Parts: sequence; structure tokens; C-alpha cells
Amino acid sequence: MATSSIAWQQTASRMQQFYRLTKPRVVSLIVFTAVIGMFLAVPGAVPLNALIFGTVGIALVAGAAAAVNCLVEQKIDAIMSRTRGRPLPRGTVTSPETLFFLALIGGTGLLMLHQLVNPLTMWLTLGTFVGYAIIYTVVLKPNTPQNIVIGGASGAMPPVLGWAAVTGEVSADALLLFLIIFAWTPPHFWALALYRKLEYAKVGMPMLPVTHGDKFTRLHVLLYTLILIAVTLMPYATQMSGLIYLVGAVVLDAVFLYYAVKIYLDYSDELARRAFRYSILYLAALFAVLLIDHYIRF
Ligand code: HEM
Ligand SMILES: CC(C)=CCC/C(C)=C/CC/C(C)=C/COP(=O)(O)OP(=O)(O)O
Repeated sequence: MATSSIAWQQTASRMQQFYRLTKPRVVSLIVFTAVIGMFLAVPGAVPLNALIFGTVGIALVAGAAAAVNCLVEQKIDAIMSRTRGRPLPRGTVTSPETLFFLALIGGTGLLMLHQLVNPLTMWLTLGTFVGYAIIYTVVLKPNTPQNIVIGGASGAMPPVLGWAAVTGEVSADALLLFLIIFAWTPPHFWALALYRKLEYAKVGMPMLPVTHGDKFTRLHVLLYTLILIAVTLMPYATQMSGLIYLVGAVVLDAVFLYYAVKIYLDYSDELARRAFRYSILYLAALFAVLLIDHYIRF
């Protein structure tokens, strides 16, 4: 009895290590935006097969993309305090195991999307996978401070994937959702990069505060926040969303702007840390408000 309980605990702990390779908290928000994309794509109920298999398929491929990132970056992850507890640097999973695991979940996700949702969603999700796992992680991240601006395009794709899963096409409204996340990514990441600058410098990653300094980065946080605010007003301007959304977006934007202005004028690491945390709450809340507005329209 005691032996089987220990064996069970060991299996559970191994499974947890594989789960951690998928960066579950980031992927949860990614999947959340994909699901909202599904709901916004149609006026009434979302077809159940697109909802279930689309969500699981996108989550599996996103998890596989995150695992590629963990695999490729294990050496630098071992150096940075934020990432050294990840399974590969800790040695709780090996590289071949990671490769097998990500091929298994990624392949399953793509097959599910192709067979049970539609081929367009599968191809777009595969493109998104390549965008993050290869173009961002391998090509852009170690080579240019614009890494997250360009690479952010893959993180912005999930609502488009959700939309395609339900409708079999990509519309202008879906591209607006893409634009929101695309404009959100630089202030989201550079807030973190500002207070993690020394760690990025230590591993030689050319993040904006490392290559162009704090002042330049703080200005760019502010500028992208202004772009973000303009973009978030577009769903109302194009009548994709109504008054509930507008009010929600304006309130969320006002707080984001407060952080961006304060980061620019009166920087502290603690402030940047709070702005980073707020950016996550912001995106989740903005998409939640889009959904609420979709069903209760004034
Ligand atoms: C290229 C684009 C992106 C970059 C470079 C980036 C960067 C980061 C980094 C470095 C962290 C880790 C913070 C830490 O653990 O200390 C993080 C956390 C997070 N990111 Fe992003 N991010 C990007 C896109 C996204 C997207 C598209 C989403 C969701 C739609 C997202 C959601 C999150 C969430 C929820 C966390 C918190 C995770 C946690 O609490 O452990 N990120 N991001
Ligand atoms: C649907 C699909 C295939 C989506 C894939 C897109 C995807 C997983 C985006 C995640 C963005 C992310 C984890 C950024 C973290 O930055 P980083 O990797 O530079 O952070 P790190 O320093 O913590 O590794």
C-alpha cells in the first residue's frame, strides 16, 4: 500500500514537471483569448465541436510551442533567477523526454484541429507555432531588441485561431482582436524587461533596456500604450462592440495609461513590477468585457 502510494506520488510529480514545460499560466490566458474569439465570431451559440476540440487543440499546440522555448533556452534559463527553477535546468526532465512530449502534444493538437475542427485552423495554428517556437525563440529573441514586437504577432494570433475554428474564415473583426494583443505585448513585456534588465544582460539577450537603456524603453512603453489605447477603441468605433465594452475599455485603459506615464516620469522597479502584473489583468479583463458586451448589447 505504502509502495503504491509512493509510486503514485512519483508519477504525479513527473507529470507535473511535463505540465510545467507548457508554461501553463501564460498558455491559460492565450487559450482564454482564443475562446473569446470563438464566442465573438458568431451571434448565438458556438458549435460544441469547435468549442471543445478547438480549445483543446489550440491549448496543446501552444503548450508544445512553450516547451520548444524551454528546450532551446535551457542554458540561459539555468542562469536567470526567474527561470532557473524550470524542469530542464533543474534536471527533472531531459531534452529527449521534452522533445518526445512536445511532439506528442503538438502532433495531437494539430491532428485534432485538422480532423475535428477545420484545416484552416490547423494551418494557422501551425504557423503560430512556427512563429513563436522558431522565428521568435531561435531567430529574433537572441538577435534584435525588436524581438517581442515582431514575435508578438504569434502571441496575438489565438483569437484569430478561435475565430477560424468557429467560422472557417478570418474576418476584419478577428484582425482587430489580433491588433489589440499585438499592441499590448510591448508594454506587457518591456515593463518586465525593465526590472529584469540585469538578468537579461547577464545572459546576453538584446532586450530593449539592455541595448537602448531605460529611458528609451520607458518612452516606448508609453508610446505603445497610446497605440494600445487607440486600438482598443476600435471595436466600438467599428460597431463590433457596444457601450459596455467602451466603458470597460476606457477604465482599463486609464489605469494602463497611469502606469505608463508614471513609468516614464517616475520609474521604480516596484512600479514596473506592478505595471507588468496589471498588464495581465488588463488583457484578461478587456477580453472578458468584449464577451459580456457581445451578449448584453446596448
Ligand atoms: C512575444 C510575446 C510575449 C513575451 C516576450 C512575453 C513575456 C513574458 C515573460 C518573460 C513572462 C514571465 C514573467 C515571470 O514569470 O517572471 C510573462 C508572463 C506572462 N505572460 Fe507574457 N509575453 C508575451 C506574450 C504573452 C501573451 C500573448 C499572453 C497572453 C495572451 C501572455 C500572458 C502572460 C501571462 C498570463 C504571464 C504570467 C505568467 C505567470 O504568472 O507565471 N504573454 N510574459
Ligand atoms: C497557439 C500557439 C501555437 C501559440 C504559441 C504562442 C505562445 C506560446 C506565446 C507565448 C508567449 C510567451 C510565453 C512569451 C514568453 O516570452 P519568452 O518565451 O521570451 O519568456 P521566457 O524568458 O520566460 O522564456
